[in-house]
Amino acid sequence: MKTQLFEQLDFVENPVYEQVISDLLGQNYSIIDDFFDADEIAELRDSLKTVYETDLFKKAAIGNRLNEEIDKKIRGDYIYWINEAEGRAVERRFFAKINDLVAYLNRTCFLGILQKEFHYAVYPTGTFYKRHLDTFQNDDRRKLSIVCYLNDETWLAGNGGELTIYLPNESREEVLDIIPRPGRVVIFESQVLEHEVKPVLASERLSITGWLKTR
Ligand SMILES: O=C(O)CCC(=O)C(=O)O
Ligand SMILES: [Fe+2]
Repeated sequence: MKTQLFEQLDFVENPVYEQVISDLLGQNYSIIDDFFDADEIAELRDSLKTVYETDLFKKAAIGNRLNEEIDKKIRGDYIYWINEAEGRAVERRFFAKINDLVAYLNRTCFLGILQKEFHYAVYPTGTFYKRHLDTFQNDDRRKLSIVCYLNDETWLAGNGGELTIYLPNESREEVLDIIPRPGRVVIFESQVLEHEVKPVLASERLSITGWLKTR
């Protein structure tokens, strides 16, 4: 009884998280600009590049592991899974922010998020990720998908690589193109919204992608 009372008392409403919640309830996705500030993005980008240069990234495979050729026709990005416990200071700060959001969602929406998984992703020029749902691995534990863009301020709309989200609509499907601007975070319902990464036309598209899972 006492603890419950204290929990109520130290609850501080967070307007950004409240916006995320109302967006997710109303439209199954939320776009938050400046979730990470310029310094955080620069540090995460440096960290990604350091790991990328040491060649630790792997060619991303699609869920049911067909052969490499077919994989390439579906997605062309390179990924590196980030281990929260072993991460560098910058990654620990990244997870601290994600964990704060998760705690808020669990507390206010009873989402029951118990696990998460995040990876860096690099999409070199010419690569893409065809339209898909994030539950391809017969994994219905993925509840929310989160993408954080690590491109720098010189990223141009003409570079392509938009995240395209398909919104089911009674009459016709709506298509939303989201430019991967630095600091921008997109959160969406993993089991509801199909999406794709449009071909990158110039430069390298950098991001962190992850999933909040129910168990
Ligand atoms: O990078 C993005 O914008 C989305 C990536 C994605 O759809 C995925 O990794 O499943
Ligand atoms: Fe996806």
